[in-house]
Amino acid sequence: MAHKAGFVSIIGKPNAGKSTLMNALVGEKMSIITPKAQTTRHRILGIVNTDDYQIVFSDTPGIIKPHYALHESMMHQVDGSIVDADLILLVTDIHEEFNEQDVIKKLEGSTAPLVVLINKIDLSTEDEVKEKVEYWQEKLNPKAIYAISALLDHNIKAVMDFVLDGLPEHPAYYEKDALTDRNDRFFASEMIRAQIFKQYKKEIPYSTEVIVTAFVEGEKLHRISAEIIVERDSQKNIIIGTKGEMLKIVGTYARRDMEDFFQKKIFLEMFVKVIPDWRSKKNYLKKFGYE
Ligand SMILES: Nc1nc2c(ncn2[C@@H]2O[C@H](COP(=O)(O)OP(=O)(O)OP(=O)(O)O)[C@@H](O)[C@H]2O)c(=O)[nH]1
Repeated sequence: MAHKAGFVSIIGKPNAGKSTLMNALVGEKMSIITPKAQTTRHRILGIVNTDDYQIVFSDTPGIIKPHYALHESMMHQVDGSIVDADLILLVTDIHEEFNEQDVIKKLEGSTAPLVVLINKIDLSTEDEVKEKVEYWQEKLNPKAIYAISALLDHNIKAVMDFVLDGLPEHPAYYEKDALTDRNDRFFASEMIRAQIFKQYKKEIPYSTEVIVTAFVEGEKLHRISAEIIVERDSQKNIIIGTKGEMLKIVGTYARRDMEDFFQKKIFLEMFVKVIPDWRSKKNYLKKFGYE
């Protein structure tokens, strides 16, 4: 049998469940998942390998109208992933109010077949599912529509089978032992960022970036240093909390997640730094890895 390989792009609105789906498809915790919208800021590849095929999934930031240079970079990453795709999975929350214009516009950039995934059906009735299936059929006339629960792993195998079926004959794009295009530093910073999304309210998570400044691998323990970047002094105070208690909580949970992920003891130190308006400054965005 000829080897198959291809790129599958996972797109959709913020909070639709794209990262949850990618992790379910890949079977690893690649993408951070939080209850808040706009958690994912980078395109992240999750690679599934067997002897016969390689599927390269890409999880992308949720589609939004850009308000900052940061958002523009996030949307470029969505565009890039659509252009590269052999197949597009559009994830929709069954209850989301869909303003489809921006998504449809993005899809115009691609000739790849489209599959609509109606997610979170664990929170809905059969009638609602039926209604949405008809809606999407009419709206986008996709190649297929699946009603799924990414969280409860419902119908994920059917999606996987569909993906495999349509995968082009092609040699592998990445090494066969590669799980992702991202390195350990990236995952370490994402685990801190996930905790910031979980522990703080309102603007704080969106005003924050995390940079791993040192990652020293040891036999018994990894030593990781990170900077938490915020936009204002007041945010710095909130991040640190009274007597440093909030930062301590973030550090404790992030360290646990890292120990789980890297299967090593972790020593983690974090520093909070203010860079006014970093989200609008191209030079900082570039430094932080946004194109
Ligand atoms: N009930 C239910 N919740 C889900 C399901 N899939 C995802 N969620 C929840 O929806 C929230 C958002 O999930 P994510 O996977 O982070 O969504 P996303 O589309 O990647 O979000 P962005 O990063 O903002 O673009 C989380 O709280 C998930 O646990 C599902 O099938 N059922």
